Amino acid sequence: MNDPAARVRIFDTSLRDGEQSPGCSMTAAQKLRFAHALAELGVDALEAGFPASSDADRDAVRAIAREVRGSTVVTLARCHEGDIDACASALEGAAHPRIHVFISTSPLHREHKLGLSREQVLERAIMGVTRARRLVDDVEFSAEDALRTEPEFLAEICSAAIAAGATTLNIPDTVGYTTPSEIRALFEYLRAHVRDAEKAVFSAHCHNDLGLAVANSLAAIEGGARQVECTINGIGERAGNCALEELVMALRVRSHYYGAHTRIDSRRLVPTSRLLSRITGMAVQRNKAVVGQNAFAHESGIHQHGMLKHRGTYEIMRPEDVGWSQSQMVMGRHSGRAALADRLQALGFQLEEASLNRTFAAFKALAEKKREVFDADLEALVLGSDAVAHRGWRLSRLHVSTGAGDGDTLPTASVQLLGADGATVSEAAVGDGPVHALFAALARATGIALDVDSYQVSSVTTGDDAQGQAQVIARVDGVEVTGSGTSTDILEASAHAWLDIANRQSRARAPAVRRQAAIA
Ligand SMILES: CC(=O)SCCNC(=O)CCNC(=O)[C@H](O)C(C)(C)COP(=O)(O)OP(=O)(O)OC[C@H]1O[C@@H](n2cnc3c(N)ncnc32)[C@H](O)[C@@H]1OP(=O)(O)O
Ligand SMILES: CC(C)C(=O)C(=O)O
Ligand SMILES: [Mg+2]
Repeated sequence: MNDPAARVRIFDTSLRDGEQSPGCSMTAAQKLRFAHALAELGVDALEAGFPASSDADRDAVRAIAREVRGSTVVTLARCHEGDIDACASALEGAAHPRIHVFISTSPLHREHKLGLSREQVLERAIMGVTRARRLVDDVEFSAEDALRTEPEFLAEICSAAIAAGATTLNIPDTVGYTTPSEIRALFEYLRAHVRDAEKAVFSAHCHNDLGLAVANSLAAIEGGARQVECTINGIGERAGNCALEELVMALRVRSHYYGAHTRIDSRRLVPTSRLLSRITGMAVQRNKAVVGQNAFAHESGIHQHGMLKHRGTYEIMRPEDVGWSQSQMVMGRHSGRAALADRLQALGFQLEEASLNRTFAAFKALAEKKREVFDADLEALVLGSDAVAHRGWRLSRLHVSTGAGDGDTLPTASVQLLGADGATVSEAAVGDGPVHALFAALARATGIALDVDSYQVSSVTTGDDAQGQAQVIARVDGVEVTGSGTSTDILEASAHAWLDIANRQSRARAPAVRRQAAIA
């Protein structure tokens, strides 16, 4: 690239383009919370909404403009007086306000959507930028559907926008139609043909209809873009926008190639992605780059063996650098001896070769039946079935009742547990929800308080009689421990998962006994 020390500005539009897509709408309070998270992440600009679209969006933008500091707050407007004035009013109180005006420029949109000629579109664009510039100093102009626009008209309208006061020129691939070499060439063309091009920052806004949004945004940077518009988890219209986490990490991992950097605090990527999933209820696919659950997980033996020798063999970035605590070695039917020996050692079992081989054969047989083999399963394999039968507390009875709102039943759980010594203990507790009440009742019954980091339930099979698998991750003496439980009743599965960890915590208090059992 020509500019070796290029800084690329990150413009997040999760709260506008992301939020306007199906399944992603947020309340004003949720938008405010997420805007704070984006500012902490270090985005240069955050597009907070489209104030003219609804009172709720206007109020959300207002709150963000007043409270959030550290990022430019942007709002979107059509080339329409009312929209632009609504932006300026909603942005009052912002430390760095920007109005973003847009109009479609492609022949298809001009003719069929707007019913306007080229000249009329140009006039409206000039009107919009001029009006916005009277209200704020920082104005962005977008040529919607730019990638299907005649390049010379695009250069003409961008030149006019700069003359009218635009400080950023955004070139959106609105329908995710372009390819990397095409968009790179377009940015090079515009930088050469737009009048006073050096007075504005060129920006890319790529959609993912062909799965190319990140690749196209990177190519736009190669062509001279110095702002990229993107969203957390790639949410956005249809197949989404360029995923912020992927773009940022591509620039960082391949910094020598791109010679560009951002000011994003990459360690905040996973927490920000999780916050967005929690707010919108839209889960991230397991194999999603950077923030997906599998992004740093290794199950196959050959990869695990390589990872144990040198993590660079199968990881191009460090999980800690993007906000994961560590890489994950998942024990399953593709795992090999090296990973098994390593995991057992971490659990406190040092096995001789013959014993390891026997355990490995048993592990493979078990892995054929189970999707994932957890620490408790490995312990059971090593300690033998007697130890398994008496491995601590077992659930003998469970009752949970729940309700919501005034006059309804408080979420309440009662449990009866059978201890390793044959004694039973019964306890009950209320909680914020049924699972919270259940975990509180289990804590009372066992006298063990678990510091639960995460809890999830997934379906092992399909259909309404499917088995649910609950997974609880808790911190025990600073170490992450995973417990799992399976049942057709997800609350029962959750109780088993909680007890799985509690029992291991109890057993860990007697390490000498455990090692003896392993050797026998
Ligand atoms: C590519 C993008 O992401 S663009 C942003 C898309 N986001 C949204 O649309 C979310 C917010 N939108 C809304 O809430 C509504 O569409 C509103 C409030 C903005 C407008 O609602 P309505 O007045 O009922 O118009 P409607 O949505 O049916 O049609 C859009 C109108 O805007 C016009 N328009 C579209 N883009 C522009 C533009 N950039 N500049 C000027 N006018 C435009 C259309 O020609 C149409 O005009 P018409 O009503 O005179 O036919
Ligand atoms: C409003 C513009 C920037 C947009 O979202 C698009 O064209 O995709
Ligand atoms: Mg868009």
